Amino acid sequence: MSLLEIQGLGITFGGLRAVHDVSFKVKPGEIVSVIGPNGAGKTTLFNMISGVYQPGAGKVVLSGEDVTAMSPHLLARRGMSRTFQNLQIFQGMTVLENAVSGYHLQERGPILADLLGLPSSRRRARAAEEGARALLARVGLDRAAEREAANLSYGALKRLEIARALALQPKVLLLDEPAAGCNAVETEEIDHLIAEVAASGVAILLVEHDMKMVMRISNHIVVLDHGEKIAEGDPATVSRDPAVIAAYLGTEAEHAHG
Ligand SMILES: Nc1ncnc2c1ncn2[C@@H]1O[C@H](COP(=O)(O)OP(=O)(O)OP(=O)(O)O)[C@@H](O)[C@H]1O
Repeated sequence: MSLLEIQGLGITFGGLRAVHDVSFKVKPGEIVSVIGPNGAGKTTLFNMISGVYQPGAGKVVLSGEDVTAMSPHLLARRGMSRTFQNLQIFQGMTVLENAVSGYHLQERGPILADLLGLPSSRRRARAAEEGARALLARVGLDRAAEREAANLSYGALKRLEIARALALQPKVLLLDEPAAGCNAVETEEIDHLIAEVAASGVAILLVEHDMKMVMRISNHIVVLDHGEKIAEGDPATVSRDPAVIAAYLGTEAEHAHG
């Protein structure tokens, strides 16, 4: 059974068809990657799926429910969480405080009990801290819990961002370029983390420019070009597909002439 179903999604900006009629499915425990040359529509597609943009056409179905254009915090309650290309980490806070903040993403603002410092709010805070420490261990940052986030390496910050998204206990995790800016060792650590999260049954949807990483970890790849799906399949099939090769060579040729 598919957990996430993308059905004919499309959006137009001005006269430009940024994404047109894109469909695919993601099952629990599966890693699906969306690839394509610059400007292909990957980020726009992600923003429609995660409720940042309202699609002009099509549907997003999560666990059988139509969640199209639902706000990110309602999607989070239904089990979809995401990371962003630009890190959303609070640099002035500790690693632990950042992980704890993931537990509050679903809440709409300070709850009265928190403002009054009631026992229920203290219990919630304790549970969030325990959960956050367990998550930090899962992403290999338990020993850095008390450090300021600003002092972490880039790869560690990326893992912290994934920990924050995992605090919502998602059924579907959307990762926007999780390895961008990382060196080979950091990328490998993120590889392992993504594989471990998928193995726990979470459906993973990934946008990533690092082709080697995509080929290594994906079960299924969706290829976009000029906003349209031009191919999909397992890594071996997609990398041999003439339309995919032409799309990538086409952009190289544009760069060479541009
Ligand atoms: N908010 C917007 N307003 C107008 N045009 C947009 C907007 N967002 C994206 N576009 C256009 O839509 C097209 C798809 O862009 P998008 O950023 O989704 O591509 P991408 O595949 O993520 O590219 P990259 O690999 O460079 O991140 C591009 O032509 C882009 O200029």
